[in-house]
Amino acid sequence: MSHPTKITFFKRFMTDIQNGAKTITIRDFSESHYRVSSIVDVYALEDQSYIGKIKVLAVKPINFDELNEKHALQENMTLCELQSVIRDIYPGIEQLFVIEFELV
Ligand SMILES: CC(=O)Nc1cc[nH]c(=O)n1
Repeated sequence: MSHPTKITFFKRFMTDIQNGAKTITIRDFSESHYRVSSIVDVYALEDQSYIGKIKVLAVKPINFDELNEKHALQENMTLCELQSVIRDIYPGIEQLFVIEFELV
């Protein structure tokens, strides 16, 4: 399987990505196939505007109920906010993946 070279984020997350406050994204299986060390183009989901590039540092499986304060900090959210955001985006999905990244 080829590895994706594009990722989309909601516009509401862009400031945190661009200022380095958000350093992970939590995705479902369908969006988990990023290769570690790859450079990925970032677009806004709503209008596909180009935002910049990130480097994928790690991709690790996680269950929803394993999300913790460290993940919340890496998302620049409270744990309660993070759980709510993930439940909204991926309702009923327990198997998730933490994609760690840095801006390049
Ligand atoms: C577009 C989209 O799904 N964006 C997401 C999903 C989960 N986490 C995140 O940071 N961004």
